[in-house]
Amino acid sequence: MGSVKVKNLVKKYDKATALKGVNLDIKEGEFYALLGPSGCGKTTTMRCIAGFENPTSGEVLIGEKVVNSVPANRRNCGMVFQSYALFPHYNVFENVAYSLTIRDLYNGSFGQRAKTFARLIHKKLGKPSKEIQEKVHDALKYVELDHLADRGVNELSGGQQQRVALARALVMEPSVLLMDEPLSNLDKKLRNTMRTTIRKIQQDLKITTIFVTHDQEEAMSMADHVAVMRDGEIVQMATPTELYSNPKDPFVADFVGSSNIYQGKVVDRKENGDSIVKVNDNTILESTTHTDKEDVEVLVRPEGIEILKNGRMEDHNVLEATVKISTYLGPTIRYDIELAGMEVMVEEEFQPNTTLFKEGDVIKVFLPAERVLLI
Ligand SMILES: Nc1ncnc2c1ncn2[C@@H]1O[C@H](COP(=O)(O)OP(=O)(O)OP(=O)(O)O)[C@@H](O)[C@H]1O
Repeated sequence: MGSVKVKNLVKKYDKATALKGVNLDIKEGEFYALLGPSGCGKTTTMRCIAGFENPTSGEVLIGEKVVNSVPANRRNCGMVFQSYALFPHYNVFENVAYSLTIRDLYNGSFGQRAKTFARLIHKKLGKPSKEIQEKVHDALKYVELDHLADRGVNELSGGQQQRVALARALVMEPSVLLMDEPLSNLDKKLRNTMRTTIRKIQQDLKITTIFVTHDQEEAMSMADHVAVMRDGEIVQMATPTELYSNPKDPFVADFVGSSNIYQGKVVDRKENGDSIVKVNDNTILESTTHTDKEDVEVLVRPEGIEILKNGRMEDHNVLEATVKISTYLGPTIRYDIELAGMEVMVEEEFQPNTTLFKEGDVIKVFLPAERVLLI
């Protein structure tokens, strides 16, 4: 019912091609994030699915049905935007009841003159049916705002307003929930709380959800699958863990977390297929990546590098380095080090007994072969 497929979606504007053949296959109940830098086509993809935008070519299917010619109000998609887009003159209850009331009044047919229509809605909102009351209160309970049902929306915090927007989408029992940067206007702490709220509601209701964001942490912490977009195309689509541990190219690697990336050349292969790679023309490393390529990008995540302490030895990939900057980040400590002429980031967990290094200290670092990825 709520599956979403997008087939070879192309959207051309006069001066820009926003989408160059996007494909998505989202099963019912899945939570997908569209992640990518500004202008890569996330919102356009979402708007084509919602029906606010007509694709130049390609198909959108909701629940296995092609909906290209179905108007937005009949696609049964709930939308939540970055700007909450609430009605300032209505209270919380009325905002959430609004769309239900319209549906109840006209059952989707907008034949009335606008003025009469607005008056009718207003009248009906003041006297909601029992069914509407129940539905609105249920939706408000989901977002933990039922106690503020009578409050004006301008008297709410940003996080509460976004919860109203979410309740307003949920109350229509959409088969697909589309969220476009819904947390961008909130401060960091509130964003974290809202991430949990949205994820929990999504799992409770098992509603197919597409979530647009340019924040990798948000995408990775919330979604079952993440589609990374660049320049109107999907570069890689995978689970968050797969994306992080096996990025397809340096763009994805860099976008989904901090990374050390260098040019390398595979100079030998071991019997088991592991690679011996020369990095930056002078450093030899072992990698468990099996590849046919000779020219590669060598990726090592900052937390994949270990600083050897207390006489610990390893038999491969041990290099000497000099600490340039050390930065205390709370749960972790980050070192910017110089290693054989390369600038390298290392991040290690901070514990009360952690040995701290300072600028100028010479350290030995270990890059486990399985953490040296060749892409
Ligand atoms: N109505 C429009 N007319 C012309 N060009 C447009 C229009 N809407 C989007 N574009 C262009 O299409 C491309 C994709 O835009 P889109 O809004 O989908 O990107 P986005 O990834 O959502 O970006 P952001 O994160 O900044 O919102 C951009 O180059 C943009 O300038």
